[in-house]
Amino acid sequence: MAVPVVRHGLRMRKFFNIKNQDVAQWFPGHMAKGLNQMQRKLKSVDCIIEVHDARIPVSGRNSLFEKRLGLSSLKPHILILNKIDLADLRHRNKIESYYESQGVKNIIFANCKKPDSRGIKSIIPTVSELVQNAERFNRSEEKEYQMMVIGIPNVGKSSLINALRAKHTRKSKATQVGGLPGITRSVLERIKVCHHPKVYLLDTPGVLSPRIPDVETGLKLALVATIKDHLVGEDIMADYLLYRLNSQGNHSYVSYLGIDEPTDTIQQLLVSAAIKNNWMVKIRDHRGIQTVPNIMLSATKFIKGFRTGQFGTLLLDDTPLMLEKERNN
Ligand SMILES: Nc1nc2c(ncn2[C@@H]2O[C@H](COP(=O)(O)OP(=O)(O)OP(=O)(O)O)[C@@H](O)[C@H]2O)c(=O)[nH]1
Repeated sequence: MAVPVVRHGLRMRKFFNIKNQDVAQWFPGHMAKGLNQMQRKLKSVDCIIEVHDARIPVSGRNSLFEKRLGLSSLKPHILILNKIDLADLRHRNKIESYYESQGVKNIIFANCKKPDSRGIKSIIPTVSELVQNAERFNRSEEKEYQMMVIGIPNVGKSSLINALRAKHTRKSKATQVGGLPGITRSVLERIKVCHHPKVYLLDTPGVLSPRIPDVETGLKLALVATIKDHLVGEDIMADYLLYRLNSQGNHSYVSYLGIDEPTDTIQQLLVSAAIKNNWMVKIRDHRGIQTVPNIMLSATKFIKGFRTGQFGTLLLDDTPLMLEKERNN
Protein backbone atom coordinates (compact mmCIF):
# COMPACT_ATOMS: atom_id res chain seq x y z
CA MET A 1 0.00 0.00 0.00
CA ALA A 2 1.42 3.38 -1.01
CA VAL A 3 1.78 6.16 1.58
CA PRO A 4 -1.60 7.95 1.95
CA VAL A 5 -2.00 11.63 1.09
CA VAL A 6 -4.97 13.97 1.44
CA ARG A 7 -6.34 14.92 -1.95
CA HIS A 8 -9.60 16.75 -2.56
CA GLY A 9 -10.52 16.29 1.09
CA LEU A 10 -10.01 12.53 1.02
CA ARG A 11 -7.23 10.52 2.60
CA MET A 12 -6.08 8.36 -0.27
CA ARG A 13 -3.13 6.41 -1.65
CA LYS A 14 -0.49 8.39 -3.48
CA PHE A 15 0.03 5.83 -6.25
CA PHE A 16 -1.95 3.00 -7.71
CA ASN A 17 -0.04 -0.10 -6.81
CA ILE A 18 -1.02 -3.71 -7.29
CA LYS A 19 1.43 -6.49 -6.90
CA ASN A 20 1.98 -9.75 -8.76
CA GLN A 21 -0.10 -8.93 -11.81
CA ASP A 22 0.98 -10.77 -14.92
CA VAL A 23 -0.18 -8.27 -17.54
CA ALA A 24 0.77 -10.67 -20.36
CA GLN A 25 -2.21 -12.84 -19.35
CA TRP A 26 -4.56 -9.98 -20.22
CA PHE A 27 -3.63 -10.13 -23.90
CA PRO A 28 -6.47 -11.89 -25.68
CA GLY A 29 -4.50 -13.82 -28.38
CA HIS A 30 -6.11 -14.28 -31.85
CA MET A 31 -5.00 -10.79 -32.88
CA ALA A 32 -2.02 -11.25 -35.23
CA LYS A 33 -4.09 -12.43 -38.23
CA GLY A 34 -5.83 -9.06 -38.60
CA LEU A 35 -2.59 -7.16 -39.08
CA ASN A 36 -1.41 -9.50 -41.84
CA GLN A 37 -4.71 -8.97 -43.67
CA MET A 38 -4.36 -5.20 -43.34
CA GLN A 39 -0.80 -5.26 -44.62
CA ARG A 40 -1.86 -7.22 -47.71
CA LYS A 41 -4.54 -4.62 -48.52
CA LEU A 42 -2.29 -1.63 -48.04
CA LYS A 43 -1.53 -1.27 -51.76
CA SER A 44 -5.17 -0.54 -52.55
CA VAL A 45 -5.56 2.07 -49.80
CA ASP A 46 -5.22 5.87 -50.17
CA CYS A 47 -5.58 6.92 -46.55
CA ILE A 48 -5.44 5.22 -43.18
CA ILE A 49 -7.96 6.26 -40.56
CA GLU A 50 -6.93 5.20 -37.09
CA VAL A 51 -9.66 5.33 -34.45
CA HIS A 52 -8.77 5.55 -30.78
CA ASP A 53 -10.73 6.19 -27.59
CA ALA A 54 -10.51 9.85 -26.50
CA ARG A 55 -10.69 8.81 -22.82
CA ILE A 56 -7.22 7.29 -23.24
CA PRO A 57 -5.89 9.68 -25.89
CA VAL A 58 -2.27 8.61 -25.47
CA SER A 59 -2.29 5.14 -23.90
CA GLY A 60 -2.91 1.88 -25.61
CA ARG A 61 -2.42 2.71 -29.29
CA ASN A 62 -0.96 -0.23 -31.13
CA SER A 63 2.67 0.52 -31.98
CA LEU A 64 2.61 -2.27 -34.57
CA PHE A 65 0.36 -0.09 -36.76
CA GLU A 66 3.27 2.28 -37.22
CA LYS A 67 5.77 -0.53 -37.80
CA ARG A 68 3.67 -2.72 -40.08
CA LEU A 69 1.47 -0.21 -41.90
CA GLY A 70 3.81 2.78 -41.99
CA LEU A 71 1.00 5.21 -41.11
CA SER A 72 1.88 8.77 -42.17
CA SER A 73 5.23 7.77 -43.65
CA LEU A 74 3.58 5.58 -46.32
CA LYS A 75 -0.01 6.83 -46.66
CA PRO A 76 -1.89 9.84 -45.36
CA HIS A 77 -3.01 9.09 -41.81
CA ILE A 78 -5.79 10.59 -39.70
CA LEU A 79 -6.15 9.87 -35.99
CA ILE A 80 -9.78 10.01 -34.87
CA LEU A 81 -10.14 10.42 -31.11
CA ASN A 82 -13.63 9.04 -30.67
CA LYS A 83 -16.25 8.96 -27.88
CA ILE A 84 -15.75 12.63 -27.03
CA ASP A 85 -19.18 12.60 -25.39
CA LEU A 86 -17.51 10.55 -22.61
CA ALA A 87 -14.10 12.25 -22.56
CA ASP A 88 -12.90 15.26 -20.60
CA LEU A 89 -11.33 17.41 -23.30
CA ARG A 90 -10.43 20.52 -21.33
CA HIS A 91 -6.81 19.82 -22.28
CA ARG A 92 -7.49 19.11 -25.94
CA ASN A 93 -4.67 21.46 -27.01
CA LYS A 94 -2.15 19.54 -24.88
CA ILE A 95 -3.23 16.33 -26.54
CA GLU A 96 -2.79 17.94 -29.94
CA SER A 97 0.63 19.35 -29.14
CA TYR A 98 1.73 16.01 -27.72
CA TYR A 99 0.78 14.33 -30.97
CA GLU A 100 2.30 17.06 -33.07
CA SER A 101 5.61 16.37 -31.34
CA GLN A 102 5.16 12.73 -32.35
CA GLY A 103 4.59 13.61 -36.00
CA VAL A 104 0.82 12.93 -35.93
CA LYS A 105 -0.61 16.01 -37.59
CA ASN A 106 -4.17 15.14 -38.53
CA ILE A 107 -6.33 14.64 -35.46
CA ILE A 108 -10.12 14.76 -35.45
CA PHE A 109 -12.16 14.59 -32.24
CA ALA A 110 -15.42 12.78 -32.92
CA ASN A 111 -18.62 11.31 -31.60
CA CYS A 112 -19.53 8.44 -33.88
CA LYS A 113 -22.99 8.24 -32.36
CA LYS A 114 -23.76 11.60 -33.95
CA PRO A 115 -23.36 11.49 -37.76
CA ASP A 116 -24.19 15.20 -38.02
CA SER A 117 -21.54 16.35 -35.54
CA ARG A 118 -18.64 18.60 -36.55
CA GLY A 119 -15.93 15.92 -36.29
CA ILE A 120 -17.76 13.44 -38.49
CA LYS A 121 -18.59 16.12 -41.06
CA SER A 122 -14.91 17.08 -41.36
CA ILE A 123 -13.60 13.58 -42.14
CA ILE A 124 -14.34 13.23 -45.88
CA PRO A 125 -13.12 16.78 -46.74
CA THR A 126 -9.90 16.12 -44.76
CA VAL A 127 -9.37 12.77 -46.48
CA SER A 128 -9.97 14.32 -49.93
CA GLU A 129 -7.48 17.06 -49.28
CA LEU A 130 -4.83 14.70 -47.93
CA VAL A 131 -5.20 12.22 -50.78
CA GLN A 132 -5.15 14.95 -53.44
CA ASN A 133 -1.92 16.30 -51.99
CA ALA A 134 -0.25 12.91 -51.57
CA GLU A 135 1.62 10.61 -53.95
CA ARG A 136 -0.97 7.94 -54.80
CA PHE A 137 1.65 5.50 -56.17
CA ASN A 138 -0.10 2.77 -58.17
CA ARG A 139 -3.52 4.40 -57.62
CA SER A 140 -3.07 7.71 -59.42
CA GLU A 141 -5.56 6.68 -62.16
CA GLU A 142 -8.27 5.75 -59.66
CA LYS A 143 -11.12 8.24 -59.30
CA GLU A 144 -12.43 6.70 -56.10
CA TYR A 145 -10.71 6.88 -52.72
CA GLN A 146 -10.26 3.89 -50.52
CA MET A 147 -9.59 4.25 -46.82
CA MET A 148 -8.76 1.64 -44.24
CA VAL A 149 -10.12 2.04 -40.72
CA ILE A 150 -7.82 0.61 -38.08
CA GLY A 151 -7.66 0.66 -34.28
CA ILE A 152 -7.62 -1.44 -31.16
CA PRO A 153 -10.87 -3.30 -30.30
CA ASN A 154 -14.10 -1.51 -29.39
CA VAL A 155 -12.97 2.06 -30.08
CA GLY A 156 -15.76 2.66 -32.60
CA LYS A 157 -14.40 1.67 -36.03
CA SER A 158 -17.68 0.14 -37.18
CA SER A 159 -19.62 3.04 -35.65
CA LEU A 160 -17.46 5.46 -37.61
CA ILE A 161 -18.25 3.66 -40.86
CA ASN A 162 -21.95 3.69 -40.03
CA ALA A 163 -21.83 7.40 -39.12
CA LEU A 164 -20.10 8.32 -42.38
CA ARG A 165 -22.50 6.21 -44.36
CA ALA A 166 -25.49 7.75 -42.61
CA LYS A 167 -24.09 11.25 -43.14
CA HIS A 168 -23.04 10.96 -46.79
CA THR A 169 -25.28 8.30 -48.30
CA ARG A 170 -28.28 8.48 -45.96
CA LYS A 171 -28.04 4.69 -45.73
CA SER A 172 -28.45 3.06 -42.37
CA LYS A 173 -26.17 0.55 -40.69
CA ALA A 174 -23.72 -1.30 -42.89
CA THR A 175 -21.56 -2.90 -40.30
CA GLN A 176 -22.22 -4.51 -36.96
CA VAL A 177 -21.55 -2.51 -33.82
CA GLY A 178 -20.97 -4.12 -30.44
CA GLY A 179 -20.32 -3.21 -26.83
CA LEU A 180 -17.84 -6.03 -26.39
CA PRO A 181 -14.31 -6.00 -27.77
CA GLY A 182 -13.64 -8.04 -30.90
CA ILE A 183 -16.98 -7.85 -32.72
CA THR A 184 -15.38 -7.27 -36.15
CA ARG A 185 -13.43 -10.45 -36.82
CA SER A 186 -14.12 -11.22 -40.46
CA VAL A 187 -12.09 -10.46 -43.57
CA LEU A 188 -11.92 -6.80 -44.41
CA GLU A 189 -15.28 -5.62 -45.66
CA ARG A 190 -15.44 -2.86 -48.33
CA ILE A 191 -18.24 -0.36 -47.75
CA LYS A 192 -19.21 2.70 -49.76
CA VAL A 193 -19.52 5.69 -47.44
CA CYS A 194 -19.79 8.63 -49.82
CA HIS A 195 -21.00 9.19 -53.43
CA HIS A 196 -19.25 12.52 -54.22
CA PRO A 197 -16.35 11.94 -54.05
CA LYS A 198 -16.70 8.18 -54.24
CA VAL A 199 -15.19 6.92 -51.01
CA TYR A 200 -14.93 3.32 -49.87
CA LEU A 201 -13.88 2.14 -46.45
CA LEU A 202 -12.33 -1.13 -45.39
CA ASP A 203 -13.45 -2.20 -41.92
CA THR A 204 -10.81 -4.15 -40.00
CA PRO A 205 -10.79 -6.26 -36.85
CA GLY A 206 -9.55 -4.51 -33.70
CA VAL A 207 -5.92 -5.36 -33.02
CA LEU A 208 -4.27 -4.80 -29.66
CA SER A 209 -0.57 -4.33 -29.22
CA PRO A 210 0.88 -7.75 -28.31
CA ARG A 211 2.69 -6.24 -25.35
CA ILE A 212 0.70 -4.32 -22.75
CA PRO A 213 3.45 -2.06 -21.38
CA ASP A 214 2.33 -1.84 -17.74
CA VAL A 215 -0.52 -2.60 -15.34
CA GLU A 216 -2.03 0.90 -15.52
CA THR A 217 -2.22 0.85 -19.31
CA GLY A 218 -3.83 -2.59 -19.12
CA LEU A 219 -6.41 -1.32 -16.65
CA LYS A 220 -7.21 1.73 -18.78
CA LEU A 221 -7.69 -0.55 -21.80
CA ALA A 222 -9.96 -2.78 -19.76
CA LEU A 223 -12.05 0.11 -18.40
CA VAL A 224 -12.74 1.42 -21.90
CA ALA A 225 -13.78 -2.17 -22.80
CA THR A 226 -10.92 -2.96 -25.12
CA ILE A 227 -9.86 -6.02 -23.14
CA LYS A 228 -12.62 -8.31 -21.89
CA ASP A 229 -13.43 -7.73 -18.21
CA HIS A 230 -12.97 -11.33 -17.13
CA LEU A 231 -9.38 -11.41 -18.41
CA VAL A 232 -8.46 -8.62 -15.99
CA GLY A 233 -11.00 -9.00 -13.15
CA GLU A 234 -13.79 -6.54 -12.37
CA ASP A 235 -12.55 -6.03 -8.78
CA ILE A 236 -9.13 -4.78 -9.91
CA MET A 237 -10.72 -2.62 -12.62
CA ALA A 238 -13.10 -1.12 -10.05
CA ASP A 239 -10.19 -0.39 -7.72
CA TYR A 240 -8.31 1.45 -10.46
CA LEU A 241 -11.44 3.39 -11.43
CA LEU A 242 -11.89 4.45 -7.81
CA TYR A 243 -8.28 5.59 -7.64
CA ARG A 244 -8.66 7.65 -10.86
CA LEU A 245 -11.92 9.26 -9.75
CA ASN A 246 -10.56 10.15 -6.32
CA SER A 247 -7.32 11.52 -7.83
CA GLN A 248 -9.43 13.94 -9.84
CA GLY A 249 -11.62 14.88 -6.86
CA ASN A 250 -14.57 13.27 -8.61
CA HIS A 251 -16.74 11.78 -5.86
CA SER A 252 -19.92 11.50 -7.95
CA TYR A 253 -19.84 7.73 -7.40
CA VAL A 254 -21.16 8.37 -3.86
CA SER A 255 -24.64 9.38 -5.03
CA TYR A 256 -24.58 7.02 -8.02
CA LEU A 257 -23.98 4.02 -5.76
CA GLY A 258 -26.06 5.42 -2.91
CA ILE A 259 -23.22 5.12 -0.36
CA ASP A 260 -22.62 7.50 2.56
CA GLU A 261 -19.26 9.06 1.76
CA PRO A 262 -16.21 8.93 -0.51
CA THR A 263 -13.63 6.27 0.22
CA ASP A 264 -10.35 5.17 -1.29
CA THR A 265 -10.77 1.58 -0.15
CA ILE A 266 -12.38 -0.51 -2.84
CA GLN A 267 -13.53 -3.24 -0.48
CA GLN A 268 -15.41 -0.66 1.61
CA LEU A 269 -17.00 0.87 -1.49
CA LEU A 270 -18.10 -2.46 -2.94
CA VAL A 271 -19.51 -3.79 0.32
CA SER A 272 -21.39 -0.56 1.20
CA ALA A 273 -22.81 -0.27 -2.34
CA ALA A 274 -24.00 -3.89 -2.23
CA ILE A 275 -25.67 -3.40 1.18
CA LYS A 276 -27.29 -0.06 0.26
CA ASN A 277 -28.68 -1.47 -3.00
CA ASN A 278 -29.50 -4.90 -1.66
CA TRP A 279 -27.14 -6.60 -4.12
CA MET A 280 -26.81 -9.80 -2.14
CA VAL A 281 -25.76 -13.32 -3.01
CA LYS A 282 -26.21 -16.66 -1.27
CA ILE A 283 -23.06 -18.65 -0.54
CA ARG A 284 -22.54 -21.92 1.24
CA ASP A 285 -19.84 -22.17 3.89
CA HIS A 286 -19.15 -24.31 6.95
CA ARG A 287 -22.12 -22.65 8.74
CA GLY A 288 -24.56 -23.45 5.92
CA ILE A 289 -26.12 -21.03 3.43
CA GLN A 290 -25.28 -17.37 4.07
CA THR A 291 -26.52 -14.19 2.38
CA VAL A 292 -23.58 -11.85 1.79
CA PRO A 293 -22.94 -8.60 -0.17
CA ASN A 294 -22.38 -9.35 -3.86
CA ILE A 295 -19.22 -7.34 -4.34
CA MET A 296 -18.67 -8.54 -7.92
CA LEU A 297 -22.09 -7.13 -8.84
CA SER A 298 -21.12 -3.84 -7.12
CA ALA A 299 -17.90 -3.78 -9.17
CA THR A 300 -19.79 -4.43 -12.41
CA LYS A 301 -22.30 -1.65 -11.67
CA PHE A 302 -19.50 0.77 -10.75
CA ILE A 303 -17.66 0.07 -14.02
CA LYS A 304 -20.91 0.35 -15.97
CA GLY A 305 -21.43 3.79 -14.39
CA PHE A 306 -18.09 4.90 -15.82
CA ARG A 307 -18.76 3.44 -19.27
CA THR A 308 -22.14 5.09 -19.56
CA GLY A 309 -20.88 8.52 -18.48
CA GLN A 310 -22.55 8.60 -15.04
CA PHE A 311 -19.45 10.21 -13.48
CA GLY A 312 -19.28 12.95 -16.12
CA THR A 313 -16.66 13.22 -18.83
CA LEU A 314 -13.33 11.70 -17.83
CA LEU A 315 -9.78 11.22 -18.99
CA LEU A 316 -7.85 8.17 -17.82
CA ASP A 317 -4.52 9.57 -19.05
CA ASP A 318 -2.93 12.44 -17.14
CA THR A 319 -1.92 15.44 -19.15
CA PRO A 320 1.33 15.81 -17.15
CA LEU A 321 2.06 12.21 -18.07
CA MET A 322 1.77 13.15 -21.72
CA LEU A 323 4.15 16.00 -21.22
CA GLU A 324 6.55 13.78 -19.33
CA LYS A 325 6.40 11.22 -22.14
CA GLU A 326 7.03 14.04 -24.56
CA ARG A 327 10.14 15.10 -22.61
CA ASN A 328 11.46 11.54 -22.50
CA ASN A 329 11.15 11.02 -26.25
N1 LIG B 1 -20.63 6.98 -26.15
C1 LIG B 1 -20.14 6.62 -27.33
N2 LIG B 1 -20.14 5.31 -27.68
C2 LIG B 1 -19.63 4.98 -28.88
C3 LIG B 1 -19.13 5.95 -29.79
N3 LIG B 1 -18.69 5.28 -30.89
C4 LIG B 1 -18.92 3.97 -30.68
N4 LIG B 1 -19.49 3.78 -29.47
C5 LIG B 1 -19.89 2.48 -28.84
O1 LIG B 1 -18.69 1.73 -28.63
C6 LIG B 1 -18.96 0.34 -28.78
C7 LIG B 1 -18.01 -0.27 -29.79
O2 LIG B 1 -18.28 0.27 -31.07
P1 LIG B 1 -17.87 -0.48 -32.43
O3 LIG B 1 -18.15 0.47 -33.54
O4 LIG B 1 -18.46 -1.86 -32.50
O5 LIG B 1 -16.28 -0.62 -32.20
P2 LIG B 1 -15.21 -1.37 -33.10
O6 LIG B 1 -13.95 -0.61 -32.97
O7 LIG B 1 -15.73 -1.59 -34.49
O8 LIG B 1 -15.11 -2.74 -32.31
P3 LIG B 1 -14.35 -4.11 -32.72
O9 LIG B 1 -15.13 -4.69 -33.82
O10 LIG B 1 -14.41 -4.89 -31.44
O11 LIG B 1 -12.95 -3.81 -33.06
C8 LIG B 1 -20.43 0.24 -29.18
O12 LIG B 1 -21.20 -0.01 -28.02
C9 LIG B 1 -20.75 1.63 -29.74
O13 LIG B 1 -22.12 1.96 -29.62
C10 LIG B 1 -19.14 7.35 -29.39
O14 LIG B 1 -18.69 8.25 -30.08
N5 LIG B 1 -19.66 7.60 -28.15
